[in-house]
Amino acid sequence: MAVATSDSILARSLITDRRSTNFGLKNEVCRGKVVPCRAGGKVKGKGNGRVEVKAVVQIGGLEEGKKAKDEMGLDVVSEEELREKGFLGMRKTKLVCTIGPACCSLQDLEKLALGGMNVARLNMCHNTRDWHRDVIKKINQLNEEKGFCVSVMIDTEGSQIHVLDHGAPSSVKAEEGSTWLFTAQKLEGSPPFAIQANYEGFSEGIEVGDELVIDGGMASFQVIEKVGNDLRCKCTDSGLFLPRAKFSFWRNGKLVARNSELPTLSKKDWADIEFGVSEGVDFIALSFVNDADPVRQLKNYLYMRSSRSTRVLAKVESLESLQKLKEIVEASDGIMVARGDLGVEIPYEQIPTVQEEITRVCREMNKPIIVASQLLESMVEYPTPTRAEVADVSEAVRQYADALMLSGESAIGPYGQKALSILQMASSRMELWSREENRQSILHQRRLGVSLPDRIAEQICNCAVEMANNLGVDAIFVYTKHGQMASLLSRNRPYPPIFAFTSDNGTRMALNLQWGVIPLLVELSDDDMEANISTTIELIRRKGMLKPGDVVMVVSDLTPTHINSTAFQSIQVKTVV
Ligand SMILES: Nc1ncnc2c1ncn2[C@@H]1O[C@H](COP(=O)(O)OP(=O)(O)OP(=O)(O)O)[C@@H](O)[C@H]1O
Ligand SMILES: CC(=O)C(=O)O
Ligand SMILES: [K+]
Ligand SMILES: [Mg+2]
Repeated sequence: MAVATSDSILARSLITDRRSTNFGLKNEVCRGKVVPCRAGGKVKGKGNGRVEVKAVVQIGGLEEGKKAKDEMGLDVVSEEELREKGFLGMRKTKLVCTIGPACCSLQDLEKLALGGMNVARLNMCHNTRDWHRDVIKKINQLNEEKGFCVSVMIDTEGSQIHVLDHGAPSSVKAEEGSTWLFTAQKLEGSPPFAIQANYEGFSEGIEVGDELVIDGGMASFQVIEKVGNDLRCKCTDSGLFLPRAKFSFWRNGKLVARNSELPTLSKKDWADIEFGVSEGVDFIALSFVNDADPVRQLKNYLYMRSSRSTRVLAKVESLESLQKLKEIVEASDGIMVARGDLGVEIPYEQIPTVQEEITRVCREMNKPIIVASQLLESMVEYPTPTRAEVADVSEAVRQYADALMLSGESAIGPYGQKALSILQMASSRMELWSREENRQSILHQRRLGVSLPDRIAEQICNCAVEMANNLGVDAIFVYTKHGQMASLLSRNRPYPPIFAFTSDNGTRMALNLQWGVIPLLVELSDDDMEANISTTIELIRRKGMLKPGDVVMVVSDLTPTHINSTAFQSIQVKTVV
């Protein structure tokens, strides 16, 4: 097994416990690569000071015959990573890639899947439904034919005031002192010094003297005259109008909040949602959520449509959403910190602290969190990231975000695969450092559960992770129907990976977004937990990925039909013999 470098706190404590001096790990640092690997010595099994909560079972001897790959339900990328890096070397932070014209061929999608893409994001702001359908088809094909496990997310357009998209890729420059007309009227051709807004009421409530900021600071104007609904503005800070550039209005240094006037779920969004449901997508990310209502509305709708396995993510990208953060987190299945638009609504310098706070709230409330936008922005153009971008990525990993997301870097940039590999390397490196620094121990877990069974499940997971870390087990196995126990384990950010066995494909695809969880689809018995445990351990052992002496912690929340469920929740530590 691999733990941490020999001088790490974990390794030291294991040595002091006389439990496993043979658990030392060497970090092989290649250029841009951390490969945690065994430092030699064999793990002795029973009687080697290992604590066993339950019995040590002998595992082995399952009859051959069926195809192990189908039985094991492990995706090819995790399998390869496990072989190459061992349990502890498996990446915990999940990776989301926005799919666009630069990466939508079957070959490109396969390369992203091989590169560790866990979730493919489709932004419904761009392109046609046919285009999106085609991408979803290709991802399903790769999952089925090549053994990947890539979930699909659609991201709604939502309502926002921006420059009308004429489809022209070029940007327009505004010079300081020049005067511009902002209007919602249709513009014929491209008249100079005129910009068309997408929303008729864009200037409602706006007064002469207000500041109009483009894309959170790309360019700034002052309103000098209001003629009907049109605004005549003087450029006070020169800059560019990119396609779909966003507007925000400021008065006396404060945002003039406008989002509540616009529907979070427009007609087009409902049609896109309908499309997503019929295509069986795993996640729907809602843009410009201002409170919990649209999230609840969509969840009810999915429930009525019997589409319960589709998870609803709320994107935090407005001032209003920050004010209602807790109710939004509570109502949704996960959160995306959409820093692009958030940076239009709040001053830049507040983004880092806001991100850290949202990440903390999400972990406390046990909801997965994606940190999104501009992570490696310079790679839309250049083949290497800036050092500052790498530091930003690492910081999100240090904060224990569940997932990182690529936007234009993969959608339109020529270096999408490279950008993905940089996320991969930077997260592995920071995860290793966090383990060595024992940072997991500083996480404070607020009590979540209200009912006794929920509190028992939560306590079991908290204790299981503490034990797993202290014992230096190789992997945590959990058997789960809806993913609850797996996510409670993930919330504690354990050192070993969490193998979540489920017979529900929706649960499997949803768990793809959760930190440190490797979801596996297998047939599970409702009544015979021992059979589930021995079968799954055997499947992995037979693949050569569990060896004699490896220690697995088994946590279960499957409800057997014949006994009380709480009575059956358990932690067991098993040594493979
Ligand atoms: N499906 C697509 N087709 C064409 N271009 C796309 C597609 N998806 C993304 N892009 C391009 O990639 C860029 C970055 O994508 P992304 O979706 O992250 O940005 P965005 O439009 O600013 O996001 P959002 O609207 O959710 O705030 C977009 O500005 C767009 O140019
Ligand atoms: C991702 C997204 O929507 C944003 O950053 O604004
Ligand atoms: K969007
Ligand atoms: Mg956005």
